[in-house]
Amino acid sequence: MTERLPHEKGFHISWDQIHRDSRALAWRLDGQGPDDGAWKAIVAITRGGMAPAMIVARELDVRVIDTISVKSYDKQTRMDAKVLKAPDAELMGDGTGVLIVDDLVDSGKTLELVREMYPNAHFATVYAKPKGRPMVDTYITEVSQDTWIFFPWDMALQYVEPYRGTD
Ligand SMILES: O=P(O)(O)OC[C@H]1O[C@H](OP(=O)(O)OP(=O)(O)O)[C@H](O)[C@@H]1O
Ligand code: HPA
Ligand SMILES: [Mg+2]
Repeated sequence: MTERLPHEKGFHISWDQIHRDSRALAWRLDGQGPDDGAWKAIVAITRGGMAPAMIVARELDVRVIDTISVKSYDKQTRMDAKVLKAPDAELMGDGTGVLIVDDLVDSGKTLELVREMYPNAHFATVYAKPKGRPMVDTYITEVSQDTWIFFPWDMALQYVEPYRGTD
């Protein structure tokens, strides 16, 4: 459903916008890895991090990709964050050289959990809300805490009534 209470505002992101913003994130991360600027792998926090991670990986020419599956929300209700699937332990180590990508940071609980597991990884999100900002190393756009971000994979084009309505 598209209900957004208790969030005051909705920020609706198109595919074009997430593509542009994910590219901007990639460009900001370019050359920032510890090994001559290179990143050894990208880990997407599923599911929301997968689209941005793919775009970042393409821009930065990273071919080693893994996933960590964290479930934190049921619809718009926060639960305790839980790791459902971890990435390859040998690849990860303590996270050095690994870029961990998610679509957004909200309360920061998801990243806090993943940071505990990989303290030396670099954490990047496309969008950030103020509460979660300390958990993220690099992000592109900040929105207010009372904004709910609607991603294109959760939306569809649909008819809307004209502003003045019809009889
Ligand atoms: O900073 P937090 O308050 O922890 O919230 C941010 C996380 O919540 C959402 O994922 P969700 O758990 O809803 O799963 P999904 O990516 O599969 O939609 C979002 O994609 C982030 O991963
Ligand atoms: O604002 C949001 N939008 C989509 N998913 C989310 N998960 C936590 N916060 C959000
Ligand atoms: Mg997620």
